[in-house]
Amino acid sequence: MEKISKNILNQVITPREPESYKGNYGKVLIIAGSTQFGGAAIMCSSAAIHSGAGLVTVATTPEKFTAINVKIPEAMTIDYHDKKALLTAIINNQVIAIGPGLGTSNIAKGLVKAVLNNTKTDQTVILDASALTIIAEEKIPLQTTANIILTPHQGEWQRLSNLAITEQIELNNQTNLHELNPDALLVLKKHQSEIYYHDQASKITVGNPGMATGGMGDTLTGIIAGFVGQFGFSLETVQAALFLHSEIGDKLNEKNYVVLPSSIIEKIPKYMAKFSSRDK
Ligand SMILES: NC(=O)C1=CN([C@@H]2O[C@H](COP(=O)(O)OP(=O)(O)OC[C@H]3O[C@@H](n4cnc5c(N)ncnc54)[C@H](OP(=O)(O)O)[C@@H]3O)[C@@H](O)[C@H]2O)[C@@H](O)CC1
Ligand SMILES: Nc1ncnc2c1ncn2[C@@H]1O[C@H](COP(=O)(O)OP(=O)(O)O)[C@@H](O)[C@H]1O
Ligand SMILES: [Mg+2]
Repeated sequence: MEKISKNILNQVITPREPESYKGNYGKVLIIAGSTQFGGAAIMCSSAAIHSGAGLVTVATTPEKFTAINVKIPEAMTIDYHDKKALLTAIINNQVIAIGPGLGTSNIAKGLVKAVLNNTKTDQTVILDASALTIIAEEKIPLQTTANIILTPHQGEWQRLSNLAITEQIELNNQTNLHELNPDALLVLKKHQSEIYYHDQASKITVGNPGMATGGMGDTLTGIIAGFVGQFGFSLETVQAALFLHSEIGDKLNEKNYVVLPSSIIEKIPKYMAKFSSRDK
């Protein structure tokens, strides 16, 4: 399997054009959070904003609005119980990430269906965490014509693919992904996470067990959303997002026994500046 090299960061992260504005860097909708899991919505949206997404809206439960507004004033909020506002947001955003901290309530199930039924070819849908559990449990087909990115950990991939963790080898992962949707991109999260897209398989060799902290995947989802919003959907864009997350994780782990998702988020803009410079 191909190893993703650090070069991917220089390749994907380009300097910004002076004549540009927030609308050029992606409108991202993050449908996340619930009574139990407010932090997931915060980490995911904060990661998207720190990764450079131009405009981020969080669709969540109103009880979390204040926490989000205080922690990330750059993010806008909408109530995901408000069907009309939600549909408008689904239609108006180029990138939609759904799942972190969403839980598996009937409301959450309706949200997943709303996204899959109302997105189109020029959009990207990132399905993570609870959204993946819902799709597996409810056997919801991945029928949208939008670009699809699935970001399961091994337990979520087991639910989706019916592959036990020991059976999650390249050929099986490839076959099962194509059965779910032949054009979907899979980020299989583990030590040395893997990416599958069409007939290509690649993996990172950065990342460390200090990163085994709740919220680390929610953070990755936000980085992927921010990158796709700015740099467009492609295998390389997702490879760069995955690499950056673990590259920062490794740097922090040199001096920190555990690596907090929030510490990674804080470092993203500095690292992006480093890799975007023209004289790399
Ligand atoms: N602060 C917040 O708001 C946070 C909110 N969060 C939100 O919580 C929701 C539930 O998500 P979740 O991932 O925590 O639980 P779930 O979907 O039940 O999966 C776990 C099952 O899979 C298995 N498993 C096997 N391999 C595995 C692997 N490599 N990595 C992980 N698990 C692995 C595992 O096996 P076990 O540990 O039992 O051996 C267990 O059976 C979701 O919405 C998420 O966004 C979290 O992000 C935390 C911070
Ligand atoms: N031992 C490890 N080595 C490298 N990366 C790890 C390790 N443990 C966890 N990670 C990374 O942390 C993230 C965990 O994702 P996930 O389980 O979805 O977290 P959460 O749902 O709590 O946000 C993934 O990106 C995974 O690759
Ligand atoms: Mg997760």
